[in-house]
Amino acid sequence: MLLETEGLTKRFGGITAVDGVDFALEAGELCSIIGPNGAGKTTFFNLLTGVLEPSEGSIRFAPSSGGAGSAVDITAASPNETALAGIHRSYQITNLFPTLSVLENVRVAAQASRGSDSWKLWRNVADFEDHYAEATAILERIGLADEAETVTENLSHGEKRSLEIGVALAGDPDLLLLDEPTAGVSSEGVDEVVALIEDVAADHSVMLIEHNVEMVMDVSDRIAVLHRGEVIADGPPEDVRGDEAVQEAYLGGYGREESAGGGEPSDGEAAADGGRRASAGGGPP
Ligand SMILES: Nc1ncnc2c1ncn2[C@@H]1O[C@H](COP(=O)(O)OP(=O)(O)OP(=O)(O)O)[C@@H](O)[C@H]1O
Repeated sequence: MLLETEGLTKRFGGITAVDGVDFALEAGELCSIIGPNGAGKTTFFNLLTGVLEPSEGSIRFAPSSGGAGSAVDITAASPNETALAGIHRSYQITNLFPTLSVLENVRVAAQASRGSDSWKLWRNVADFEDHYAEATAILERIGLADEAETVTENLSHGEKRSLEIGVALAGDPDLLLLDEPTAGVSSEGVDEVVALIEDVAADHSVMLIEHNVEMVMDVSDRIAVLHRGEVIADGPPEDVRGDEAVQEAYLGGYGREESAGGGEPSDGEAAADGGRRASAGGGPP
């Protein structure tokens, strides 16, 4: 098991955003986390990456680099510690240095992922060249090699989302958490981001928060559905699609065409393109 949570809970005053979540991820899986607005998805990622400390429960992580039986308790780890342990994340809101070049954004991330030693003023030139080489290879992989010297703020929105994935790839993480990587991306751009996610998932374990249900059903090995902080379903896409509780809480008819004799979801239900539901979770988009 790469990652395991037990009874993971986060309360904000009277709100229980994540409520007793038992979750496990096998190495190599692509598991999507879906659920209505305000279901607790981002809070769950914030707990896994040390941005928030749990109110209750535990998180264990067993990176492949650590060898057999080397699971570590990261329940109280800081964001820096979880990153050094091998959990990297791309953010829902763009988290890039806008005035740096595309290459510099990845190079800085490659350097940071080596830990504090690599920031020493007397770091050697070979290390520096390694970071450039790694950043250049990542730009090739994410399809931005031709934009290496472009100032990041001049990229298209879709290219920025790809670059965020590139930044998260620096330092070769064991687990990649992607928070709505297609949010705000044009329909042509979405295909490129999806292709990139599939490529990255071929040699990384990935957790994906995504509102685009059709895309989630396509790319995921497994889907966990959060509703009011609780996991109400967890399994292969075809099982989750047919799950009654999930249909009620979130999908609102998506994937029921066969049994219901066809037709699109009605108004107020999740659209087949994964349109956000304003009504289900109560939270703002
Ligand atoms: N820092 C915070 N302080 C207080 N309440 C918070 C905080 N962060 C999240 N919440 C609340 O916790 C609940 C879960 O929010 P969260 O952002 O995790 O949901 P989400 O599933 O990611 O939603 P969305 O799909 O809209 O991004 C919501 O009720 C939200 O208002």
